[in-house]
Amino acid sequence: MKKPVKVVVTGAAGQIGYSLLFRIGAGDMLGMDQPVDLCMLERNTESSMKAAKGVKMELDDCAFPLLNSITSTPDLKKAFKDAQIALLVGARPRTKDMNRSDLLNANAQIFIEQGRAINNYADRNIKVLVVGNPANTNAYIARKCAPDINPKNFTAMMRLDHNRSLTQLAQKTGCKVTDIEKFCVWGNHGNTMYPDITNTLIAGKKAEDLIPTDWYLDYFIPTVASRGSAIIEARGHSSAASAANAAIDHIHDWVLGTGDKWQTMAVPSNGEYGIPEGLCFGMPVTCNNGDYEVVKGLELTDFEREHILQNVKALEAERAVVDELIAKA
Ligand SMILES: NC(=O)C1=CN([C@@H]2O[C@H](COP(=O)(O)OP(=O)(O)OC[C@H]3O[C@@H](n4cnc5c(N)ncnc54)[C@H](O)[C@@H]3O)[C@@H](O)[C@H]2O)C=CC1
Ligand SMILES: O=C([O-])CC(=O)C(=O)O
Repeated sequence: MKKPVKVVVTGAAGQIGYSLLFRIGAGDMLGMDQPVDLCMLERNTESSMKAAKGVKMELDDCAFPLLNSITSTPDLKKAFKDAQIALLVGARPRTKDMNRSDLLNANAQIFIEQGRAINNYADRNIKVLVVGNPANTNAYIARKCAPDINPKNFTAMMRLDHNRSLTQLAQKTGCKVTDIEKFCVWGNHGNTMYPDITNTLIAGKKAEDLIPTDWYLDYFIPTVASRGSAIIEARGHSSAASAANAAIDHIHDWVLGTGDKWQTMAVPSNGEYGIPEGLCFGMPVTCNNGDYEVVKGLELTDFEREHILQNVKALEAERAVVDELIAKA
């Protein structure tokens, strides 16, 4: 039997947490041979602690063979001590008529504190996935506040945008989601995100030859980019089960690998494709041996460049706001 891996989930009693924790317990994230020490971090309020207690009781009641231990705490040190994987979900969600970037001021402090706790207490090789919005900039904050950890280890979730796109493309072409290769969503998990089919193959054929340009431009790109709002409108709450599923996919692939198959992860830029260094940016990656690598050597079209630039601008604007907040904190 493998040694247990310590996984921290913040916002454990929230909507996403309620889907996520049970999938982790069932072995969907790290595999059926990987025991987990699960730590749930919640706010130190009576109602959050009570809700977390209830979720923990339910986890106990599942008798998941892979759950070696379950702890619930509001204490950052206890939660992040020796943590090997952190899913930073706990943050305020937006409501109707808000953009994700409107959450910056409300949520930045959470990621400043958690970044510092990761720096002080976590395993030096911790893998961090930020889900709480605005996810890319929150990942930037956490990374900046954890200078002793490899910056590469701070990622943000754009897998939900990737998965949403796969289904749209599959439904349009009558293919299966598994027929789609070399697709990615560039940029920010926000209004400007750019789902890109330039290199995409669907059942071995060029996607651009199968998909009408007007559908791609006028329906596909805006539908993917505004799917979060459409879910809020329909459900009255932001996506939860599909977000949890995407988080499971993101960590699963990062840890267990994708071979040469592309996935989308938002990762700190090293200047790839002209993206300013340090921005946490959705890019095509492959994962092998517990590490991810940005796909290299793509010749960008003018259309791709233009859309990547829009995302750079959006993320630079957010970065300017949070650099001030970090400096003051
Ligand atoms: N990146 C993505 O693709 C997606 C991101 N999201 C974002 O995920 C976040 C969570 O969404 P939900 O679970 O639906 O929200 P929720 O409101 O149901 O749950 C959030 C939980 O976080 C907890 N929390 C707040 N501050 C905390 C702190 N400092 N430490 C620990 N826990 C804390 C709250 O007590 C609450 O239980 C939101 O910011 C939402 O916008 C949601 C869907 C997709
Ligand atoms: O739209 C939201 O606020 C929640 C989210 O990030 C998504 O569903 O993509």
